[in-house]
Amino acid sequence: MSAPARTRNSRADTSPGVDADTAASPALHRSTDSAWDTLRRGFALSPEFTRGLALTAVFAVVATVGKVVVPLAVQQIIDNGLLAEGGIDIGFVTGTVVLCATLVVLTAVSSYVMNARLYRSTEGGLATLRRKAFRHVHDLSVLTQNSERKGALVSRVTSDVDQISTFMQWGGILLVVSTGQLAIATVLMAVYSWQLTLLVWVCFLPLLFGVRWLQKLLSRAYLLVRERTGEMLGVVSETVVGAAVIRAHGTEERTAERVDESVLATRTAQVRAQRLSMAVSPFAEVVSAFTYAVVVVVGVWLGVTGSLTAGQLVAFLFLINLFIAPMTMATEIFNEAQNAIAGWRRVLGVLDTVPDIADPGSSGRTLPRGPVSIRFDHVSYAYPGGPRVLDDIDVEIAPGRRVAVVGETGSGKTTFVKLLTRLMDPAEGRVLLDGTDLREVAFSSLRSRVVMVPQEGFLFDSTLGDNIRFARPEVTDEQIGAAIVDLGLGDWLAGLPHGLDTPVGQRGESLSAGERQLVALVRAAIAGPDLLVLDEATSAVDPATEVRIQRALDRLTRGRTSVAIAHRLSTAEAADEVLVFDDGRIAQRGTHAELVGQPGVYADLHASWVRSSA
Ligand SMILES: Nc1ncnc2c1ncn2[C@@H]1O[C@H](COP(=O)(O)OP(=O)(O)OP(=O)(O)O)[C@@H](O)[C@H]1O
Repeated sequence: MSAPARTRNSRADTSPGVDADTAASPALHRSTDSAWDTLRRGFALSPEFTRGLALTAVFAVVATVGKVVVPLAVQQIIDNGLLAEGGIDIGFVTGTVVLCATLVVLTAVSSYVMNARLYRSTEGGLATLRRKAFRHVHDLSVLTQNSERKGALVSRVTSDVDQISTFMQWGGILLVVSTGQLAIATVLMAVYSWQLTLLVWVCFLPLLFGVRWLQKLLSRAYLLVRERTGEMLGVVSETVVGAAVIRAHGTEERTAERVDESVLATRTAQVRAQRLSMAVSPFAEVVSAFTYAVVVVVGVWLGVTGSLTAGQLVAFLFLINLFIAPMTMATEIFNEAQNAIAGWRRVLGVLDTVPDIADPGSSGRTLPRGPVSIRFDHVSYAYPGGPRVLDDIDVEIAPGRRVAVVGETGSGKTTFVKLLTRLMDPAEGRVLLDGTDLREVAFSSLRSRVVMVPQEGFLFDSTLGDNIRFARPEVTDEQIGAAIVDLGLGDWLAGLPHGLDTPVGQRGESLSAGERQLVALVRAAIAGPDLLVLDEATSAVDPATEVRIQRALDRLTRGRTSVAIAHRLSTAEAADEVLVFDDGRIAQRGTHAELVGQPGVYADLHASWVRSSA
């Protein structure tokens, strides 16, 4: 039996003080920090990134300096070995080759150590970033979490962090090495010929300005890529989770079109960003070829005038190679850097979002144990951007009372229990438990005393026992068994072939809807709350399970304060008191027997219940 869904024809007015303008927006923060500030904050958040960087830099310098060993050796062998004044000097050539080989090995070892150290610090930093972001997501209110699709939210701490990882492990290393390489190549080239070095820089200046200009475009393009990727993951995960509903309604085609749309939007954003970043590469190649040509012509001319030896010209050409590599790499590095900065911005966006439901923590108050008294002191509420949905609720519930909350769909019942469990704070008024404003109660105390059983309790892909002891992992199988018997569900447990070891499947899909409700009730019993808040399931169950649920509910609520959103007539009948919601207000209050005889919302609801169960 379930409450018929009647359509509301009116809505509490939007009133000053609780309307869209004053209700805080729960959306995730959008970072507008500059690229530099983003990097600086990103590094500060994960100190592992920079830990031990000085020693890594030493290895980087050795690895980089080592790259000029070969050009130097070539120059020395040509000028002082092959073209030595007294003829070829074999001893000098051999000695230089051996020294060169030794230095090359040293360079390779340094390069390995540098890479290993960078990988370690990067992975450490990324792990910290992920941990902080995940924890912060859990601190955010349900409203804030719901402001973005779940998949998109998860992408902020997975794929966005992966982008940072790609840059730190590849682009970051190249950036360190390339900058050093560029500097050393410039110095050495200048030692051989300052005229040629100047020429090389003049040839490459347009490329540098081009890259700088492109960086701004890339920054925007990659932020769009990250956002589109997040949206795509959101749509994909939603359709996977909602696969049964999609199939049941035969909307596979429409759903596939939605997924296609978001995949194509991601592809378009990616292609645009890649096209932009690729534009520089051919330009850089033309600039390189031109530079080689100019250096060869001018170098030969300098050689003819006697200011450059053959060995120096060959070494210079080698060094240009060292110079060009980081220059052409710059575009790819910028590419990765922009992608990483876009990812960092989105992760920082999560961390910068201040939880609107703050835990007073250690300064918070602890509620004493025992049945709880509840008071709603002139409470009003409006969802951000919406009208007032609870209007001046002023109600007191004595300790140990079983209260049923009933009302038409959309009348504010769920909002009422969300405020009671502090999933949200009132826009006006106070919610008090045992006389203490909920905003002053430490989360640890609140969550141990107040347990909410939602309509569809989430089950994890594990065993029945693990799901029941979810909030209290220390609880033994024997204690769970005793709790099940106490709730009058011993026959149900005995009927399960694997008992508490029964696997429940993903989201509990191996169990029936009724069994999932039973698990949620046992889980609540194990948590041992003093205030039990229930959102009764609307799904129809077989008569035997219905009896079990009622029996378990009856025992679970005994000796506790309980507030249940009732969708079944039997729950309202069994309650000590019924609160009848209508259009965001409590329209009636009393026992079932009192209310059913009066004309009003409850009598109408009751008539519907009776009709629908006839
Ligand atoms: N997250 C939300 N954002 C904006 N408006 C919301 C949100 N949740 C609920 N509302 C609106 O608040 C009003 C009260 O909703 P609420 O869920 O409290 O009603 P209800 O009585 O529990 O309904 P039902 O029996 O259908 O669950 C409705 O108009 C609903 O559309």
